[in-house]
This record gives sequence, structure tokens and C-alpha cells, in this order.
Amino acid sequence: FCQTLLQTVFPPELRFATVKFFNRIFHLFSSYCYFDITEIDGVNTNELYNAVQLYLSSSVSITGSRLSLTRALNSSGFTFGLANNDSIVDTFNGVNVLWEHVVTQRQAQTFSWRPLPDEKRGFTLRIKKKDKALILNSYMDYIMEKANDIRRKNQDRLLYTNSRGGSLDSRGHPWESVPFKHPSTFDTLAMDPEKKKEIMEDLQDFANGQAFYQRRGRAWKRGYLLYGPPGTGKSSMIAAMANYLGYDIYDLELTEVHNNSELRKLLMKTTSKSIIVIEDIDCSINLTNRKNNKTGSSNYYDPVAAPEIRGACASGGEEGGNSITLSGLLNFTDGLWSCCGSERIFVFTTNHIEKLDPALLRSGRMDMHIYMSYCSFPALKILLKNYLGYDEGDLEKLLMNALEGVIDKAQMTPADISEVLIKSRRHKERAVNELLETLKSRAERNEKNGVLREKNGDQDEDEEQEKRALESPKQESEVEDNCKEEEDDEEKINKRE
Ligand SMILES: Nc1ncnc2c1ncn2[C@@H]1O[C@H](COP(=O)(O)OP(=O)(O)OP(=O)(O)O)[C@@H](O)[C@H]1O
Repeated sequence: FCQTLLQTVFPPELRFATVKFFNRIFHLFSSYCYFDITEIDGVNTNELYNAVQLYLSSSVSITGSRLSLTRALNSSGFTFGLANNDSIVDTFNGVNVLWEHVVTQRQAQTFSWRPLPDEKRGFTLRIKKKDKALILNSYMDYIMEKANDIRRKNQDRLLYTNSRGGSLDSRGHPWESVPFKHPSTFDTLAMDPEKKKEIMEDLQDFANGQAFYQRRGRAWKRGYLLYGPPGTGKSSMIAAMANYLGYDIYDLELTEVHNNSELRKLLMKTTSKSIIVIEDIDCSINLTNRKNNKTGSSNYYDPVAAPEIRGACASGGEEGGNSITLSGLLNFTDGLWSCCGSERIFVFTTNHIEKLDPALLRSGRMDMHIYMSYCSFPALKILLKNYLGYDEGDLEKLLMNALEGVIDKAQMTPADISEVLIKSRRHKERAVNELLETLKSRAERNEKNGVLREKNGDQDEDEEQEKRALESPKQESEVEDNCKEEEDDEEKINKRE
């Protein structure tokens, strides 16, 4: 009866107007202003709502007494959230703000193409009016940045590979992905600690270098060339890089890419904060289908058959429709298209740096050349620690000296040494003795075969090869000029035929 009476005397329109009026009065005299961030903005999901939820999760996890706990799909971590209608004080630049998580029941289902949730969720931010101009924009930017960091940390990183034959997946994507779980880190990687530190610093500088690259007008990307004998940890290094920076990996299988435009499309579909890898680049470029083209001549770039290099642009690539040219690959790493996206690292690996064209090696394309050497004594110490739990002090000085005496002469890869250590890891002493024996016999064999190089000679020689490759008459400009000489070359080939 009362309700009916109230409805008649005090109709909803009047009630609404009264509330509005009192609200206005209240806001006029209040020293606070309020911002509503709803979960759904019209029919679209409000990105800021999710960002605030994630951002608050970092501080809420410690202070809140009632929390909501979620775990997103493909995520390896839990996220704490503010419980319904709970509030929390946050401080930014010395200013206190209050966040309230407001959850109300949706009154009636309004018409929408998309079913809306029963609850209306949102955050209300309360800021003192005098602080509004001071912090609002920078605070929101800060929240978005923090939320992205948390999301990346929680999200499983992915290992992508280009689909077979360039086909697209169900979402029209040319990359297929699996969660990336490689356990290699810079701690477990056996290599010279100084070199390792240098690489880690370089990676860190790159990851923090957005402003640096922007100011100097450079694309925010970096190239690393890993070279050295098989089993020296090139793939492990890539995994360690990805784990260190928290980046995804795109493992590009060049043999599955048919032409330059396909290569470009693949590049466009990569995300930022990723490492694009081409393993064994010397083998990938020397594709068999390059040689089996219609003309029967080796028109495509073959790094071994240097004279054919001019033909690379002449009839390969777009026109030939079935192969990537060297210029296409160079553009992939360094051209205009390489900048579609940011914060990307290119890593090429090879066992034969001398086979690579100088154009690929020049700075700007491959900024850092990392030689992965046979196992050195500092690297051996890391392996002993990883596999047997030995520290330097644990092993007798005599044994350490014996190992140090033969390790360089033995020229064993970390992969070989790991195998020996894994085999007898249950009996530590036996494992070390076995390793010593293996190293000694390898060293003797090397000496007998006369393949022993001077200490670090291996590296010197590889560096020498790299230098030779860089200085070889097959100059980079020659390669890049190929495109300009495309028509001349085609004519020559036709005449020859
Ligand atoms: N530097 C290293 N530190 C730790 N482990 C290593 C190292 N090098 C090799 N290994 C071990 O050997 C295995 C093979 O190494 P990896 O595949 O990284 O070598 P690679 O140089 O990429 O070889 P390839 O050139 O044949 O691809 C790895 O699983 C790892 O356990």
C-alpha cells in the first residue's frame, strides 16, 4: 500500500530529478571528483577496466582482506582482484586516490547483439579535485603500462612457426603457436661469464631503449648472429634470450616460404616484443628448389656459388614466384617493412659464417656477432655446477688443474660434455673422472690428427673467417645493386640460353 502510495505521490521521474539535484549539490560542495570506469563501454569491452583490475592486483595481493582470484586462459600465473564493492587506497606521485570496485545487478536486459552479463561491473576512482589535473593523465598511462607488464609476466610465452606451405590457420594466421617452455636461461648457459654479461647488458639496453631509438630515428630492432660449431649452445642461447626478456619466439622456417611477399606477410603478422629466428641460415638460403627452377640455371642466391649471386634478383622472388631472394631477406631484416612493429630482435644462426654473404653480416642487420665456442674452462665450471652441483671449491685443486689443462686441447662442445655428465650424474666423482678421461683422450686424438689449434685459435680462426667474409670481393653494395641490375642480368641469361 505504502509503495503504491509512494509511486503515485512521488513518481520515478520526480525521484530521479530529486536525486540528480542532490547529487549536483553534493558535488558542488564536495572536494572530490569521481570517475567511473565500466567493464563494458556501450557494446565494447573497456580496455581500461581490465588494465585497472590487473594494476590493482599487484598492490591488492598484499593489503586486501577479501580478494577475488582469477587465472586467465594460457596464463601461468594467478591474478588477485578487488572483491565486489570493496575499495582500496593507492598512492601515485605522493597523491592518495581511492578505488572502489562497484558491482550492481543489471536491471533489465537491454537489446544487444551480444549477450551482456547479469552484473554491471566497474571501478570508481575518487581523486581530490585539486589533484585531478596533476595526476590523471600520467596516472592512467602508468596503469596501462603496469598492466601490460603484469599481463606479459602472467601470460605463457609462445613459440611460433610458419605454417607448412604458407597455409593459413583457422584464424587466418600464417603462424602456428605452442606454449614456449624451454628451460634454458643465462644461468644455465655455459659460456664465458664476461661474454655472457656483455650479451645480457646489450639485451637489457635494447629492451629499455625505446626513447634512445626514437630520438635517433632508428627502428627499434636489433640483430644477433650466433655462429660456431654444432652443439655449442646457439639454440640454447636463443631460448635464454627469450626467457631473459620475456619475449615470444618466431622460428621462421625459410624452406616453407615461397617468395618475398610471403616473407613480408609473415613479418607483418609478428608481434612486438619478439625474437624472430632463422636457424642455420647458410642451409636455409641454399634451398634445393632454387636450383630446380624453370631455366635450369642457378638463378637464385647460392652463397657457395658466388657468381650466381647476381641472378638472385634477376629472376628469383616475386617474378619467379617460388623463391626468396637475398634482397628479399635483406629487406626482411633491414628494409622499410622491418619497422612494421617494434621491439623486435632478429637472430640468425649458422655453423659456417664464411658461407654467409657480407651484406647479411654488416652492422645494422646483424649488430652483434656472437661466437659460440667449444667448451672453455669457465664454461666447464658452469656445467659442473649445473649437472653435478659442484662449485669450484668443491673439487680438489688437483682435479681442477687437470681439467683446465686439457679442456682447450680437447675441443669438446658443451653438448658433448653435458652428455658425459648426464650419464653418470648419480655418482659425482665418477662423472668427473670419466669427463677427465674423455677430455684427455680427445686432446690426444686432436694432437695426433694435427687438428689442434693454438689456445683460442679456434675463435681466432672463426673470427678470421668472419673478417674474410666481410672483406671478400663479393661486396655488400654489389649484392644490393643486384636489384638495379635485374633487367641486365635477365637479358644476359636469356642470351646465354
Ligand atoms: N653453452 C651451453 N650451455 C649449456 N648447455 C649447452 C650449451 N651448448 C649445448 N648445450 C646442451 O647441448 C644441447 C644442444 O645444444 P644446442 O641445440 O643449443 O646447440 P646448437 O649450437 O644450437 O646446435 P646446432 O648448431 O646443431 O643446432 C642442449 O640441449 C644443451 O643441453
